[in-house]
Amino acid sequence: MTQKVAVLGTGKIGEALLSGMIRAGWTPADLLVTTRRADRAEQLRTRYGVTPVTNAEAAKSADTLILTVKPQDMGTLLTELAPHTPADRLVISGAAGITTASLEDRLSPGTPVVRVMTNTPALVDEAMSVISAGTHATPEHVAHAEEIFGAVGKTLQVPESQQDACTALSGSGPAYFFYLVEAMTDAGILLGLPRDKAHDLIVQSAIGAATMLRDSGEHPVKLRENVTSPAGTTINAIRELENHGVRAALIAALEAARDRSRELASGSNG
Ligand SMILES: NC(=O)C1=CN([C@@H]2O[C@H](COP(=O)(O)OP(=O)(O)OC[C@H]3O[C@@H](n4cnc5c(N)ncnc54)[C@H](O)[C@@H]3O)[C@@H](O)[C@H]2O)C=CC1
Ligand SMILES: O=C(O)[C@@H]1CCC=N1
Repeated sequence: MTQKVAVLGTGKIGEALLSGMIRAGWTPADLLVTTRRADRAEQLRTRYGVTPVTNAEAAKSADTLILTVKPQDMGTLLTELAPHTPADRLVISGAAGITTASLEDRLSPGTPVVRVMTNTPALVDEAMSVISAGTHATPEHVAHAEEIFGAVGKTLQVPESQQDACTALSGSGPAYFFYLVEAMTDAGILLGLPRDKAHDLIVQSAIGAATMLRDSGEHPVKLRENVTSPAGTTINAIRELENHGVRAALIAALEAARDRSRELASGSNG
């Protein structure tokens, strides 16, 4: 029997996932989407050949429901969804902070729920998605979530107690790298380089460094030491990074992101 998958709240993450699933071979006719705006629904139909439906229709006709609304919109979505969702649907939440227990409380007793934190490199099939099973999710349900998110990159199963930490590391992680590139490009401007050249130099250096981190099998400390010549340029830069507490700032930043993920569990708006 054909498995229908619905993406509910198809914004940036929902669309990244949907497009990746189609690239990986899912049939658009088996994919349903829900949106708040009709023009957005038509855009998705035109772009991908998927079928826009209401949240209630998605619950009735899809086997798997992937919830990709903002955490703050989850309550409203569940109010629309829950009365129409039979307990045999697999519900996958992609929202930061929202626990499987809170979703199970709002759905029919026994509904299998899986929590996933992915990231925006899903757009280029390089996502990191961490997956945790709720109380009623079987290994088959988790495998199905892995298959879906595996379409856009790597997957890793973690205990749900680690989800908020993973959200801080890999969910938000791409933003930290974009921020570093932005700051280093500004440094290039200060050093007198044109912005486009500075950008290209830093982006290619980032790609090279990321590829070495993934493929060389070397520890990051060793890779950094290999760049750092005695009485050379790099150690002068490293001394300034240490003087400015960049390592401590990163630790504090990720701790703050983890704490915010915990807060979102209670529906906090700000
Ligand atoms: N943006 C990111 O880097 C990441 C986001 N996430 C999580 O993914 C989720 C979505 O984030 P984005 O895609 O960035 O947000 P987004 O705002 O681009 O997408 C959410 C979409 O849901 C729609 N929506 C809201 N309520 C709805 C309802 N009741 N019915 C139908 N559609 C509804 C909105 O109109 C919007 O288009 C969030 O929960 C976030 O925590 C997870 C990993 C990374
Ligand atoms: O900033 C956020 O809340 C979302 C979750 C992880 C990345 N973006």
